[in-house]
Amino acid sequence: MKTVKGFASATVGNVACGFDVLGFAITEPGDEVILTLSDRAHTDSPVSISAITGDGGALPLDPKKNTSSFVVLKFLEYIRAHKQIDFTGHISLELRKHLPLSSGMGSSAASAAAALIAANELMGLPCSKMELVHFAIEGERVACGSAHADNAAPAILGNFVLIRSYTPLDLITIPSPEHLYCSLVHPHTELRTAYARSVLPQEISLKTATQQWGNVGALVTGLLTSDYDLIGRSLVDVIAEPKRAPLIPGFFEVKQAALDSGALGCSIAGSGPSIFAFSSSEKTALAVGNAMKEAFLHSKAHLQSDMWVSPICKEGARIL
Ligand SMILES: Nc1ncnc2c1ncn2[C@@H]1O[C@H](COP(=O)(O)OP(=O)(O)OP(=O)(O)O)[C@@H](O)[C@H]1O
Ligand SMILES: N[C@@H](CCO)C(=O)O
Repeated sequence: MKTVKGFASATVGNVACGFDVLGFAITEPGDEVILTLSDRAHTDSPVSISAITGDGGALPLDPKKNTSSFVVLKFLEYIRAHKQIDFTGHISLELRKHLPLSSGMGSSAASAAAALIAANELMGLPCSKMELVHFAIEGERVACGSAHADNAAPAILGNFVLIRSYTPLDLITIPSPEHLYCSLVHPHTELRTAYARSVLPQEISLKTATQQWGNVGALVTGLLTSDYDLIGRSLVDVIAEPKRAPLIPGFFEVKQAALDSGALGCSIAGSGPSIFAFSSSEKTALAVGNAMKEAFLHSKAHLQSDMWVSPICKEGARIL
């Protein structure tokens, strides 16, 4: 018997203007997955879930329905077909859930990434992190019906990740400016990614597209040149934010509170309801996060929330 524990942190998809093509990882909180390998198969499936904690009983124990076990099944199929590793034993999986569900914090992707980094270690590192991203993306399809990569890729690789193309998958890792801090505020309410995607337009005007890609290009340039003002000016989303903001009680008050407290910019984290802001120092990011929390509380919905201040995670998923 051999046991390995994997960890992967929360991620923020879209980063305002980069719908489905840009995301980044923060250092905490994150999900933990413990895998135990035994030599002999003892259930129909090569992977079974022994326990899940921290989810209030909400997550499926069926290995094909939970993102953590589903991606390990895909990983095992792949190493059998492409790495000549024929696994005949059994993997027992324990998921320690620390990320809230349907939060916009990449909860489903963190479970998948933590499980994959542990499975790869358990099997003697047959895959690169870049290969693991493919399975993590398939986990997103199980979670919300869409195989978007802007949570799954940074959960595994860390840093900012730009998805230049989905077919074929072409990922570009962008290192973060040294003093960039994220304030992430999670109001105590859920917004399912599948629903938040259903309110988006299927077509946009050329004028809207022009605005959006101008901002994506500028944001990437700002990150690469550590131009904090440019990063702030580029955090503009004219496609998803206008449709999703009404689904988040207090969104406009929270965004205004962040900007008034010195944030470079502020937008919806992934599909929401969490909201993120960037600042150019830890001290400002803390003040910004507290102001956002207060704004949620004093909004019409009086929402309690949790808040994290973090630099960008450089390492991605790791073994604990
Ligand atoms: N290990 C898992 N962790 C979280 N959700 C899971 C997991 N496995 C399956 N799911 C399913 O995925 C859905 C949650 O996915 P959803 O995409 O809405 O949340 P999220 O990952 O927090 O969102 P976002 O991508 O916006 O950050 C739930 O229906 C849940 O049952
Ligand atoms: N890009 C995805 C992220 C989900 O967290 C979306 O906006 O639906």
